[in-house]
Amino acid sequence: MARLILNQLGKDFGTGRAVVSGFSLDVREGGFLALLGPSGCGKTTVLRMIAGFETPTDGSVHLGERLLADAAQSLPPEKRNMAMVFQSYALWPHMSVADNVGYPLKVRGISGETYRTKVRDALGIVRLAEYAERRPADLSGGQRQRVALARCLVTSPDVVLLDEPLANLDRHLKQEMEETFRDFHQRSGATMIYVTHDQSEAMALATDVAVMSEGRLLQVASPAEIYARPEGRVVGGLIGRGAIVTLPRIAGNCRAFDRPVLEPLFAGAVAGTASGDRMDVLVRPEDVMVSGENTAAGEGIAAAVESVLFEGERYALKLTLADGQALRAYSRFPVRTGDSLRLSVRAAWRL
Ligand SMILES: Nc1ncnc2c1ncn2[C@@H]1O[C@H](COP(=O)(O)OP(=O)(O)OP(=O)(O)O)[C@@H](O)[C@H]1O
Repeated sequence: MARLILNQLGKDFGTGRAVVSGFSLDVREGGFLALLGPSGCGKTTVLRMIAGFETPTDGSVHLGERLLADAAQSLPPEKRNMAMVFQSYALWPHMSVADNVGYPLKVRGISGETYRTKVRDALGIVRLAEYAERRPADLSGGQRQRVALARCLVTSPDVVLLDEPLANLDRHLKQEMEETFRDFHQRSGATMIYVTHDQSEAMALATDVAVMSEGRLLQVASPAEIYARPEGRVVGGLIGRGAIVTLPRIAGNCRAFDRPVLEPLFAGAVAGTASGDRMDVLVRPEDVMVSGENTAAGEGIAAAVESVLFEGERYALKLTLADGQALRAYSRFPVRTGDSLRLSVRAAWRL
């Protein structure tokens, strides 16, 4: 196994506008990278260039020392020792689970005891050993997805590519499958690249999250890092819940602000007295402290409740400040739409 390196990768389908451009990424060996971005931003195109289904028009793809593709040459998919799992499981309905899993081995001319051992091991990893003789039609959606995983594992690929593999599953099954994927990653040791537009899925699964927009890579970092320190409005808006607020600019390079710094900034913005330069800051709902109507007049920032979503353990609030800007907050106590509140913000991050 080896590191997968994308070097200034670009793709133009001949429309005159590049769908992917200047895309450089280093995926560490055995890592689990989620490629996250809005629909149409080029995620699948990047994955297809890694797999060998598309040839880059710019840049190159390397696996360790090996050049897999550049604009002049491209190794065919079957020579890359990679496996791709699609949203639709693409199982053969007339074959048993074991035959489906063993199919890539047959294609490679592997048979006999080696064949049987590899199929058994792959089914064991996805915990489907007892289902070997069933047909795909007799399995649940999650089990079918696990068959598809076992089939891609059976050839011991260096890299497993997954294109929105959970998009068709319901929420409950999704959670179960997220655990299967984590388990699969640990047991197989393969490098995994997982395309999704669902940020919570990306954060739950991956060791690294790469955010892209309009064909470009914006940031790559661990889930915790990208949540705490997103770069720019697009990443800030895409990762986690939060609100982007425009406040009077503070001089200097500091990007993490605490309550004493934020209080006068919010007061100035809300009172409309602030003028001059502005900055965008991200405020997470867990950093907005809501107090009741009994708070002494003038204390805290005034806000009106725009909407309330009951989430079981808490209420998720959308709030409007006096200047019309929105904030998100959580409350453990019931709050009604239209209520007036006072709040304080204990932390914010400059984008
Ligand atoms: N073969 C092709 N020819 C021309 N344009 C294409 C081709 N394949 C993809 N595109 C365009 O490239 C852009 C990126 O598509 P891609 O499928 O990579 O995005 P995506 O981020 O995976 O989107 P989604 O999440 O909706 O699947 C889209 O505008 C799409 O229309």
